[in-house]
Amino acid sequence: MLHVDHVSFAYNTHIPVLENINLKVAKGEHVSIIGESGCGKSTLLKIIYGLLHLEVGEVYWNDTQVLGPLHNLVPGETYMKYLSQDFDLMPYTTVKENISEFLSVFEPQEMKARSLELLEMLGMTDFADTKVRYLSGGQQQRVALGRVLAQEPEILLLDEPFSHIDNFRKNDLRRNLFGYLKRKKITVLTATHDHNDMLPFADRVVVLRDRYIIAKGTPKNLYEHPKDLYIASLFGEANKIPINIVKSYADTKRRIIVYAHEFKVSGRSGLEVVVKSAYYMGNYFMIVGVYDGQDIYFHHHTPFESGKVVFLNISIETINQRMTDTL
Ligand SMILES: Nc1ncnc2c1ncn2[C@@H]1O[C@H](COP(=O)(O)OP(=O)(O)OP(=O)(O)O)[C@@H](O)[C@H]1O
Repeated sequence: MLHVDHVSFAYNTHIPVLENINLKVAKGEHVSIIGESGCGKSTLLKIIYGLLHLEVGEVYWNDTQVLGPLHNLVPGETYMKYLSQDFDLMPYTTVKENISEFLSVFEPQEMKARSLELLEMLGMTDFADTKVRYLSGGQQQRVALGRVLAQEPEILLLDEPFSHIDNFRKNDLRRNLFGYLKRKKITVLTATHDHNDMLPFADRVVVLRDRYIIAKGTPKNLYEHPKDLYIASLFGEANKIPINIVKSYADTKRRIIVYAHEFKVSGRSGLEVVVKSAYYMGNYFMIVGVYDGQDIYFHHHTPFESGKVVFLNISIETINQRMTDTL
């Protein structure tokens, strides 16, 4: 079990970056840390790995305390690996050599089998004998993943692990990698701002905002019951509107979160918006309308002219689902 216990951190004394962070991650569990750029995701991973000195709070892996740079000349612990946004590769050697560097030469059959398994899982078999310096950024990122996995960590910290990988390969790699980590019971913490890294794969999600953890839960629970617009917006375009402007009989001014795809366009009644713009999204249009000076995002299968008045409705199921959520 990883235990982050009452951790607060500042790079310089004036600006706190993380405040009172508490987190427990069980062996084999996959936890995603999400939040907008600059909210402290990478800093938290660096603290867990022992790259930053902690004045306040402690980090434990089972009964072992993770000690920071003042105690460890070479940062990092053997049971833990951290894949940062900069890859630490050997450019003049091949992909296979980069991945095998940490495999035991005393067991050549095992070494060959492990490196083939990793190459295949990462979709890099065809590049096994290519020197790393000739690879694209996305290919290098996959080799970097292979290098950390070859070291068989008990816990793996991934910072935006697919940031350089094209969409064509991303989904395949996500499925392969997270499936592999689950089978091997490797504990994973992934910092990301892409909900596709998290919704299908994470066991739990931790939401960071302005240095605090503001929510924890399963991906399904956070998605279906976002308690504020910040959390909902991590999953896509969302709106916060008073219930009584869509259901005039509702005897409450309470506001609920509505995802853009949850609005239904209607001819006559509902939330009256004036269309501002429409964006082609492939299988739908993202329409931006205005209600009372506030931008409202909704989907429609055809675009609308700017200036057109349309009415939006929300199903009673969605209203009931969100009634108890919003702060
Ligand atoms: N070495 C540093 N010295 C001073 N401030 C830093 C340093 N590294 C990060 N920061 C600041 O700490 C805050 C958190 O940064 P961090 O990189 O942890 O955020 P993040 O959530 O990972 O962002 P991103 O998603 O853009 O990678 C930011 O305000 C950043 O400017």
